[in-house]
Amino acid sequence: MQIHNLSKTPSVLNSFMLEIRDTNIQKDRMRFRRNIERIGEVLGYELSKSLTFEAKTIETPLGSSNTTLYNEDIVLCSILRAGVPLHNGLLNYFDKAENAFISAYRHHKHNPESFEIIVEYLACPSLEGKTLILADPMLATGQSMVATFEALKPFGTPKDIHLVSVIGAQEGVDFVSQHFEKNAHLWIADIDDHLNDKGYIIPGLGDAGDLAFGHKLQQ
Ligand SMILES: O=P(O)(O)OC[C@H]1O[C@H](OP(=O)(O)OP(=O)(O)O)[C@H](O)[C@@H]1O
Ligand SMILES: O=c1cc[nH]c(=O)[nH]1
Ligand SMILES: [Mg+2]
Repeated sequence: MQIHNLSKTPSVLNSFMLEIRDTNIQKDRMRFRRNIERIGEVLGYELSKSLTFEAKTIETPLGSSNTTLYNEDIVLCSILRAGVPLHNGLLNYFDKAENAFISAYRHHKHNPESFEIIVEYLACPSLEGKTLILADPMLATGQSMVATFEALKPFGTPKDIHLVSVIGAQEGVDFVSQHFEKNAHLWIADIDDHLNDKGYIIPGLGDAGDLAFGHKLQQ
């Protein structure tokens, strides 16, 4: 897997990252969602540079101009629920993308330290020969990304796969690297040190789904 860690190149992205991590700024839920969306826009822009392009001529009122446009059919798939603002950011730039949604959540069966990933809702177009962008802001153990990808397999074989995430733990990055093909890409805004015993990224930002949409009761 090709890993593109955008924190290696300082940019305006650092400001958005600071705000989503900051305990005080996080209290503004709307700002949190919008920052995740802005990060999705930046990650989408970076990802777009790796797509294949073809020549295109446009007629302006005064002449013709040549450019190149990407020629891939994109399916944008996000993992509910924290994936929603990241999805919106990506969709702001890939405006013709088809869309897929899948639910994956951590089910704490026996105690807070152990969980399994439950995939329930899935709405997806054909993926055959298309470019799949799989988005989830938090890549902690990496189990949600892998479970999601497995659940998408009956929908066809994508030509290319791009994972998009905001914060990953090194452990989760290593886990997805083992499960995805070498030519798959991971676009990520930062990679943190480790996971705590509840599977949260340290330092991370806390619970992205709760910060975006409010606390949920455990099932
Ligand atoms: O890499 P993993 O260890 O699988 O963890 C990451 C998952 O955890 C979060 O979802 P969560 O279960 O909190 O659901 P939510 O979006 O409803 O909050 C996050 O959005 C990922 O989907
Ligand atoms: O740190 C983490 C890990 C999983 N999900 C989150 O929202 N945050
Ligand atoms: Mg959550």
